[in-house]
Amino acid sequence: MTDPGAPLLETRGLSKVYGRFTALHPTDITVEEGSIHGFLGKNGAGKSTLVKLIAGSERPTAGQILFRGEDITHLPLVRRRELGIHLLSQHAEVVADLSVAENLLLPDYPRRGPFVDRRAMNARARELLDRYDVPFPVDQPAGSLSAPDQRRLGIVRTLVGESALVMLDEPTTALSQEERSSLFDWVRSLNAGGQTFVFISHFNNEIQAICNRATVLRDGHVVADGADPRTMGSAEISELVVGTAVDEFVRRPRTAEQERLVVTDLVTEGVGPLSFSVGAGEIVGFVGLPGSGAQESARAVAGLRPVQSGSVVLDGRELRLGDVRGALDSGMAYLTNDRHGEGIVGPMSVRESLRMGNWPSRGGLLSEAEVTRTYDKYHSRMHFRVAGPDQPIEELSGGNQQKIILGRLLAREPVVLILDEPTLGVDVSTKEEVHRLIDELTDSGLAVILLAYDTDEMVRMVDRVVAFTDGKVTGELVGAEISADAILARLHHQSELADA
Ligand SMILES: Nc1ncnc2c1ncn2[C@@H]1O[C@H](COP(=O)(O)OP(=O)(O)OP(=O)(O)O)[C@@H](O)[C@H]1O
Repeated sequence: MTDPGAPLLETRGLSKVYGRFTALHPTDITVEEGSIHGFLGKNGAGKSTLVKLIAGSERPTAGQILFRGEDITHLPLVRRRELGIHLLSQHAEVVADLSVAENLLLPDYPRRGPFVDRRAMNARARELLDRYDVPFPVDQPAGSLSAPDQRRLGIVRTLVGESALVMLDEPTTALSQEERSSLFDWVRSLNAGGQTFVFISHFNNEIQAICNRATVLRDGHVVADGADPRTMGSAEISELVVGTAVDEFVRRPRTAEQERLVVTDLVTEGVGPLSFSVGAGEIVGFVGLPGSGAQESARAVAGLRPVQSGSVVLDGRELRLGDVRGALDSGMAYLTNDRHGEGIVGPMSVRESLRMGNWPSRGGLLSEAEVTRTYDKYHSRMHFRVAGPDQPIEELSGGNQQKIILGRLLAREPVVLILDEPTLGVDVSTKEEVHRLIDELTDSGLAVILLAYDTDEMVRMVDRVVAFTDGKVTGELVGAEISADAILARLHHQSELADA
C-alpha cells in the first residue's frame, strides 16, 4: 500500500564515524512516499555514506532508521532488500560475462533439481524487462550492453521483487546528454507509477529536472531538508550546496602561436586517418559520438591504443606509436574517465598517490619533503575532504578520488594534457577551481585536449572545437562560433549521418 506524501523513510540522529573522522553528524531527514528526493552536497559531504547506511551496507555509529514507521536500524542488508530498499551505488557494475537474465535474477536462479533452469530463468527475466519496457535480449552477456543500458539493467535489478525505495548514487556518470534524458524519462515514468527514488548528482540541471524534494549536506551536516529544487535557480542550489556564491569561471579565449602536438593521418583500430594539431597554451575540445574518433584518437595519441599508421609529433619530435611509457616520458599526460579501471591503487595514501610513478628524489633518495609539498599544494587548491595526508585513497569519496588523480597528472608538469571528463563526479565549486588551475597552466604553454559531455563546461573552457564523425575530422569551431547549440548541432548532425 502506498500513501503519497507520507513518510516512507526517516532517520533520527543517524551518524557515522570512521576512526576519528565524522563522515555524518547526527542526521534527521524524511523521504516521502512517491517523491524523487535529491541528496546534494560537495565531495565528501556524506551523501554516499547516508545512502549506504539506509541500504544497510554500512552500520551507523548511532541513531535510528525508520521505514514506514518501523525501526529497521538493526536489520541486515538482505532483510532491507526484502522490504524493498535498494541502492545502485556509484560503481555498481554488472557482471560482464554473465547473461542479462543471470545478472537480473542473481542469486535466486530458478532451479530444476540441482541445475539452473535456464528456460524458466530467461522467461522470468523477459517478463521483468517487458514490464519495465526494456528491450534487451536476455541471453546476451551483460558486458555487451552500452553503459546506459548496463545502468538500466542495474535499476531493473533493484526493482525485482519488493521495491519501495530505489537510491541511485550518481547514475548519470559517463552518460551522454541523450542517454541522460532517456534515463530520466524512465525514472519519471516509474515514479508516476508510485516508485520512490533517492537521486544523487553534482549537476544542478539534473536535480532541477528530476527531483521534487532535496536534502543538502555540508561537511556531514544537513543544512536543508525537504526543499523543492524545481522552484530554485541553479545559482541558488550551488550556493546552498557550497555555503557561498559560486563564480563560474570563463576562460579568456587564446590563439596559439606555435604548434605543440601535430597528429597526421593517424589510423587506430578502424578509426582514421585522423589529422589535427594543438598549439602551445591552447585548449581544444574534441566532440564526437563513440566510434567517431574523438576519444579513440585521444587514447591513441597517449599510447593507450594500438596504432596502425600515421605520426604523432610533440615539440618537433616524432613519438613512437602505441607506447604509453614513451608518451608519458615525453610529457604527455592522460586523465581517464574510468578512474576505477585505470587510476586507483587502493591502499596507497593520498599523499603518495599524488606522486605515484613520479617519485621526487634528492641525492638518489625519495624526497619526503617534496611529496608533502605536492600534497599541500593540491590540497589547498582542490579542497580534498580527507582525514589527513596518510588516509588510503580507497577510503575517499568518489569526487575526492577524481581530484587526487587529476592532481597526480598535474604534478608531473606535463606539456600536453589530455582530459577525458576531468570533472566527473566533482562538485560545483571544485569544478570551477579545476578550470582555473588548467587555465593557469596554459599560461606556461601547456597544450590541452578536452573531452566532456557537459557542453557548458566545454564552451567556457575551450579555444577551439574539433568535431569528429565516422573516424574523420569533419569540422572546427573557433572563437564566437563556439556555443552549446553549435556543439550539440555537430553531434546531432553526426547521429543523423550515422542513422542514414
Ligand atoms: N571507509 C572509510 N574510512 C574512512 N573514511 C571514509 C570511509 N568511507 C568514507 N569516508 C569519508 O567520509 C566522507 C564522506 O564520504 P562520502 O562518500 O559519503 O561523500 P559523498 O558526499 O558521497 O562525496 P562524493 O560527491 O565525492 O561522492 C569522506 O570524507 C570520506 O573520505
